Amino acid sequence: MVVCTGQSFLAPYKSSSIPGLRQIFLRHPSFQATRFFPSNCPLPQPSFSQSVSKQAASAGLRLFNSSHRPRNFHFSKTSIGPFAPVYVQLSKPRYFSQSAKMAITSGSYTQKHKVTVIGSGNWGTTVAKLVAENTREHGDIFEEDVQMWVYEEEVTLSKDSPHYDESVGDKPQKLTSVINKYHENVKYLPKIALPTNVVANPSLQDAVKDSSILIFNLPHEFIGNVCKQIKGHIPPYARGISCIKGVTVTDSDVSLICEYIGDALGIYCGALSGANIASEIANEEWCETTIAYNTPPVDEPGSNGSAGGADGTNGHLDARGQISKTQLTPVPQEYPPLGHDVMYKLFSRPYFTVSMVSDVVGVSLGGALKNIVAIACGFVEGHGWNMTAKTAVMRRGMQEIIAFAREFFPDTIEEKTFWEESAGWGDMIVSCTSARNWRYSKMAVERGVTVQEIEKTELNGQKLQGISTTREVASFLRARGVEQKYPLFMAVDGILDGKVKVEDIPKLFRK
Ligand SMILES: NC(=O)c1ccc[n+]([C@@H]2O[C@H](COP(=O)([O-])OP(=O)(O)OC[C@H]3O[C@@H](n4cnc5c(N)ncnc54)[C@H](O)[C@@H]3O)[C@@H](O)[C@H]2O)c1
Ligand SMILES: O=P(O)(O)OC[C@H](O)CO
Repeated sequence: MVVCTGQSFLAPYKSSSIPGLRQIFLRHPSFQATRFFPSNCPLPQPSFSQSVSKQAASAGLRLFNSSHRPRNFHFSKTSIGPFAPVYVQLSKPRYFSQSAKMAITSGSYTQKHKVTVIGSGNWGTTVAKLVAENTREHGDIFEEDVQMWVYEEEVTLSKDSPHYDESVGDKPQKLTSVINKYHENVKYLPKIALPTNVVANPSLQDAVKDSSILIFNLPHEFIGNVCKQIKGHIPPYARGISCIKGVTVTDSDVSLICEYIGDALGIYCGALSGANIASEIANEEWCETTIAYNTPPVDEPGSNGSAGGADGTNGHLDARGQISKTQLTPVPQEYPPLGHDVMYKLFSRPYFTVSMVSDVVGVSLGGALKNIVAIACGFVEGHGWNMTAKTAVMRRGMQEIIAFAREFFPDTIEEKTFWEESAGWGDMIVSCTSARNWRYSKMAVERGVTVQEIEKTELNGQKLQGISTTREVASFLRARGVEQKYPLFMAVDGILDGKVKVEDIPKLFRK
């Protein structure tokens, strides 16, 4: 019998409502444990561990201390406090069938992961290209063909296009047909040869059918509708990676796009973000990226390097360190285990250096909120100011991103992501010096028109995520009554509205 250990989490503790007592409270899909301690004495962790151990054992779980816990554990930061952490396995031990054990031993699996890229814009097509190169290279793990869902539209090839066909002439053609015939996305990634195993598909439901890996890569405003359409049409064990830079907000809440996807579809979804300009990567110029993926406990490899076939609880932790309401279906044993290793193999290319982390909050917020700062930099430069002013904007912008992460994801934020990862300062720099949000907001100020007008007239269907992200974040901050803490974000919103002038930005920071 092969037993896999599950992931663990750190037991949160909090003040209790009983004066003089502190409460430690352990949540788990299978059981809860609560214990009270006098506030003025250190937590008697061993005795607590023993009592929880018993409860854990009766639920078929194991308890770990910090030095013996399995790797890739989840934990909640608020719970660190002054006490030694207690880790509890988040899933029950898994028992593998005979056929799975044979697959594990021989390292061969009867199923390969099918990959679908949902979206085919500038970045969507670039990512489809690089993962298709990898599915070819790792034929033991992935099916070779990569489905790429295309929001269908018609294109007309001009006479100077190498694909111009006299017999078709000026007649509009379906973008999917053109991509599949010429292996080029003539509208969103022109002049880049796509591998022939990228298959453009106009049917969303057909593109995702039987796919165990879904890569979401489209402007964030379309994700809700896309999720509605594919819900129920994907395998329950599918896993996702969101390459989308944006957030989902209501007046009362902000959520990461990857979590929104996960909750909407009942799957786990990680996030990819970095200093990544699609056209440069499509030309195979070197860059770095960051992938945040918290391998869910139900998929965690056992000591022998396999996964799947879990019975029992299927919980995982959400971006706030709470147990997610989404119950996961394990990736079946017949597939290669889906964790960091497989995700790395899917995305890493000689020209695309991947750093795997577990901080979905830092990676997602860095990618989404830097677009507001990039717009501010475009405004400032369009106004005629140079690098010193832009540096001030970038620094202030990063302060506000970190403040936002601290305020709304206090338990899970890992600030080092902003300093050390491509998804942090790396993305900030590239976005404020050479990406679309910066370039076109600069153009708007120079031409004396709105950025929204420039998006319509100059981008040929591409989208500036910074416009909607600024609107959504500003409205959320206003609804929470905390807008004064985010003067730069709010100034960009004001400028987009025509209520604030670019030259007024410095005043916002005068004490
Ligand atoms: N382009 C880059 O360099 C780059 C780099 C990193 C991250 N990103 C992020 O990637 C995400 C996708 O951006 P992109 O650059 O691939 O897109 P894009 O701006 O180049 O293209 C817009 C896409 O939206 C699609 N679309 C239009 N209307 C739609 C609808 N109603 N429903 C669904 N799709 C619709 C279009 O077909 C097109 O594929 C964004 O969040 C962006 O911030 C972009
Ligand atoms: O071109 P933008 O402004 O959408 O930004 C592209 C990437 O996010 C830069 O990392």
